[in-house]
Amino acid sequence: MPSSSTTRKRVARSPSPTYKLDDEEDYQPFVSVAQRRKEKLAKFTSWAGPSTQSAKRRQQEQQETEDAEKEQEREREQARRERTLLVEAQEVLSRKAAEDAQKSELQKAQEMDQEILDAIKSRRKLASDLELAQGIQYTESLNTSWRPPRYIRERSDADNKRIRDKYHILVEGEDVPPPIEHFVDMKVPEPLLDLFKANRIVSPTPIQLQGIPAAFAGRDLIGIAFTGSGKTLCFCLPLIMMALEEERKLPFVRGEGPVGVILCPSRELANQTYDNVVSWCAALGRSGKYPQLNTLLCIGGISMNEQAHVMSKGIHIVIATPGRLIDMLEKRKFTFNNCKYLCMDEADRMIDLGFEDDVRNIMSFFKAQRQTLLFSATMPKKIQDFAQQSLIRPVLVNVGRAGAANLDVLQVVEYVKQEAKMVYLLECLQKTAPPVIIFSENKNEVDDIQEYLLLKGVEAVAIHGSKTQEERQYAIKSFKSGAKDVMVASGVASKGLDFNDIQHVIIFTMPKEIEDYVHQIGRTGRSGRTGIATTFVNMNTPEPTLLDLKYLLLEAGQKVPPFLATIEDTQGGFGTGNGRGGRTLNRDYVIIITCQHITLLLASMAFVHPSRAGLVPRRASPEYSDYRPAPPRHIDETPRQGGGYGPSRQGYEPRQNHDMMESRRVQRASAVVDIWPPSPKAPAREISRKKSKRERSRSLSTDSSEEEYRRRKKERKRRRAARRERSRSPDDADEWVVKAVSAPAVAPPPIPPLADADAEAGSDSDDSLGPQPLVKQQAATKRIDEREYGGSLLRGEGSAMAAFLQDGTESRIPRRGEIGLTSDEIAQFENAGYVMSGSRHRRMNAVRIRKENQVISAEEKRGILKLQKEERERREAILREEFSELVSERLAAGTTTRQ
Ligand SMILES: Nc1ncnc2c1ncn2[C@@H]1O[C@H](COP(=O)(O)OP(=O)(O)OP(=O)(O)O)[C@@H](O)[C@H]1O
Repeated sequence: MPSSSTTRKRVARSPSPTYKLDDEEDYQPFVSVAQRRKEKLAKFTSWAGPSTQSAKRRQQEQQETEDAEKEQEREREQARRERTLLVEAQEVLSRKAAEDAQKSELQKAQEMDQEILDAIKSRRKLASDLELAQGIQYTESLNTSWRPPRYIRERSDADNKRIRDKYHILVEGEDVPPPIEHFVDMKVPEPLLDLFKANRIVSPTPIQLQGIPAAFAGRDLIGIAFTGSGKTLCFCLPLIMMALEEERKLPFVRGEGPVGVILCPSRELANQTYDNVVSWCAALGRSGKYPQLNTLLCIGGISMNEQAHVMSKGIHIVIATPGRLIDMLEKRKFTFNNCKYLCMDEADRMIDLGFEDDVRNIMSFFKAQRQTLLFSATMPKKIQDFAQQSLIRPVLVNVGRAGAANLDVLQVVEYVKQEAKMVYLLECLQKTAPPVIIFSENKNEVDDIQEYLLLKGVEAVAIHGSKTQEERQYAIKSFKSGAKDVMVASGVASKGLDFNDIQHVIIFTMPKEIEDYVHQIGRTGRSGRTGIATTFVNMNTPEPTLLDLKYLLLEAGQKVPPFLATIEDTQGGFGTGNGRGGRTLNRDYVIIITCQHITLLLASMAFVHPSRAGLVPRRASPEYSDYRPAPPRHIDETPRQGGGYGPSRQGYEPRQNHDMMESRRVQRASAVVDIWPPSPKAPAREISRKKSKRERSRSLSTDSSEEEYRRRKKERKRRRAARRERSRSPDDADEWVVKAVSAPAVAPPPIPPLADADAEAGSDSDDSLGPQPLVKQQAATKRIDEREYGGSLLRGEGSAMAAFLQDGTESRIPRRGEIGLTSDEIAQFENAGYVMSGSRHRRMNAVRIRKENQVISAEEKRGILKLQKEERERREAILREEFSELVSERLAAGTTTRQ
C-alpha cells in the first residue's frame, strides 16, 4: 500500500517564547479609557495654573454654603414641626392685627362697608322669578280666620311684654301677635290637645307660645330657638289648621293641593316631620269632628309609587327635600296653585349651604302670596337680615341668642391626640349608658369608627350621605328602637333629628362651623331633659373654631378647659373671619349698625349670597345628598297669557282640567268656614287682672258719673256686709227660700219701660249682674214659655222660670247671697216680672237640679244605712251557717272513711 510507505517529515519548530513575569520594568498596568481620559483632563486642568485652583476653592466654598443652608432649613423644619398649629395661627393673627392697627378707623369701616355692599349687591330677595321680574311686592300678611280669645286681645302691651320677658322671648316686627301661655287659649282642637297630653306635651314651650299665635295669625315668621325646644310643632300646627280650613271649604279632589309645604335639608329630618304630621292629622281624623288630611312625603331615595295611595287623592300637606320636590313639580305630579304656606326647617343651613337656588326655584312655582316661615336653632344675623328682606311684615321670634347652645347639655371639651382618639373613644363610651351618638365630619372616618366599635363588640350603626337610603333608614330605625346602642353619624344626622333620650353625644371631629357643633350637641338634652356632649379637639382643630367653641362654652356657663382658655382672640372680638358662628355675631351686629343707612338705601336692591361675593367659600354640603344645582332656567322675556315671565308651567296642563281646578280654587277662596273651637273664657287669674268694663268706662267718665259710681260701690259694700252678717246669724240655716205665691200664677205685672232694660243690657251681657227684664209684655191669658223670657236663657231655664211664675208654688229661687240680692229683693224683682239673667239663672237651675236629684233626706239616708246593715248581717249569717254545715259534713265524711 503506497500510503503506508509515505514517511513523515520532521519539522523543526521554533522555540516557544519565554515570559518574564517577574520583569517589572516594562510592565504597563491596564488603565481603562475612561480613567485615562479623566487623567488627561486632570493634566490639562493642572496646566491651567493658579486660577483653576481658586475656582476649585470657590466650588468648595459654594458646596459648604449649600450644606449650611440645608442644615439651617432642616433645623427650621424641625422647629416648625415642633410648634403647634395654634402657635402658628396666633402668629399669623398677631401679624394681621399689627397690620390692622396701622390702618385708620375710617379705612377699616370703609373695608367693612365695602364687604357688606359686595354681599348685598348681587343678592336677590328670596322670591320667585316671576315676582322679581314683575316687581310684585306684597305688603300685607296673609289673612286668616284665627283670632285670639277676647281676653288676650284686650291684654295690654305691658302685660304681653311681661309674659315675653318671663320666657326670655325676644320679638321684632310690627304689631306682633300676643303670646299665649296655654294651648286651649290658642284654640288648638281638642283631639290634638288629648294627643299632646298623652305625649306629655302639656303647655307650650317659649317658641311655641309666641310662634304659634304669630303663625296662626298668618304672619311670616323667623323662629329661632335652641335645639329640642319644639319648633316642629310650631310650624306644623298652623299648616294643619290651614289645611283643615281649606278642606272644609271644599274637599280636595285628585290633582288638587297641596295647601302648604315644609322643606327640610335632609331626608331623615323630612321623614321625622312627616311622621309627626301624620300622627297629628290622624288624631284629628279619628275624632270624627275634623276631615281626614292627606300628607305626602317627597324625598329622594324612595319610590313615589309607594305613596300612590296619597297621590290618588287631593294632597293637603307636602313634606319634602328640595331636590325631589323640584323634580315632582317639574313633572307636574302636583302643583302649587293652591299652596299658601312654605316653611323651611333649619332654614339657615338651607339658604347658606347651597340650597338657595333650589329654594328660589321652588318659590317660582307659587301662584299667589304665601305665608313663609323660617325656623332654626342657629341663624346668623346675615341670614336673618336676608330673610327678613324676603318676607312680608315678618315677625322674628327669638328664644335665647341665635346659635346659642342648649343649656340642658353639659359640654365637655377634651384634648385628644389624633392617634389616640379611637382608643379613647371606648373609654369615653363608658361615661353614660346608651344610646350614644358619635359625630364625625368625614364619611370614611364614620365607617372606620363603626368598624372599630363592631370589632370591640359595641352594637353600632353608621349613617352618612354615601349610604343607600335603605341603609340610612335601617340605621335610624334600629337606633331609634333601641336595638343598637351607638350611632356613628356624619353631619347628615345632626340637624333636627329627635331620638329618644340620647344620653351622650361624642363629637369625634369638631366641625368647622360652630353652628354645626350646636346642632350636633343638640341631639341630647331635648325637651327639658339633660345630656352630655364630649368633644375631642387637638392641634388639627382650626384655631378660629376653637375660639368660637371657647366663647360658646363661656356663654353657656360651662367649664372652659385650660388649653382653650389660653387661646386669645387677637382680633379683639371681631370674630373668626368665617363671618357666621357664635361670637362672629358681634361682628355681624357691628356691620349691621354701621351699614344701617346703606341697607336702607339698598332696601329695594337685590341681595347676593356672600359666597358669590367671595366672603364665604361656597359649597354644597356633600352630606345633603339631595342637593342638585338648580337646572339652568330660561327666562322668557315675552309676557305670557297668564301674565308674567318665565317658563310657562300652565302650558302642560290640559285646559279643561285647568279651568275646573281654577274654578274650584276661586270657589274655595270665596267660601267662609270656621274651624276654630270657641274662644275659651278668661281664667280667673286673668279676670282679676283685667279691668272691668265699669272700671274702664270710669276712667273715661265725667265727674257726675264718678260720683254715681262711688255711691253704687258704697251701696254694694253695705249690702255685702249685711249679707255676711246675716249668714253668720244662727237662724239663717234655712237653705231654700220658698216664694210665697198666694194665688195661682198670673201674668207678670207690667214690665218697666224698655229703655231701662236696654240700659241694663247694654253692658256686657255675660258679666251683668241682677235680673233681666222680659222682652215684651205678654197677654194676660197667654201661657208664657222660654222664648218670652229672653234669648239669654238656656233651653229649659225659661220653662222652669215660666213654671215658677205660672204654676208652681214650690218652685225655688237661688239661695240668698248667690246672686248678690236678698230674697226679698229677688221677690220684688220677680213680682215686677223680671227673670234672672242668663248666668245667674244657670246657677239657679243647677241648684234646682241638684236639689231635685237629692231624693233622700238625712232621715231616709239613716234608714237606708240601717237597712243595709241589717241586710249585711243577714247575708253574713247565711254564709256562716253554710260554712259550718260544710265543715260538719267534711268532718263526718272523714270519720266514716277512718272507720
Ligand atoms: N310643648 C312641649 N312640651 C313638651 N315636649 C315638647 C313640646 N313640644 C315638643 N316637645 C317634644 O320635644 C322634642 C323636641 O321637639 P322638636 O324636634 O320639635 O325640637 P326642635 O326645636 O325642632 O329641635 P331641633 O332644633 O333639633 O330640630 C320632641 O320629642 C317633642 O315631642
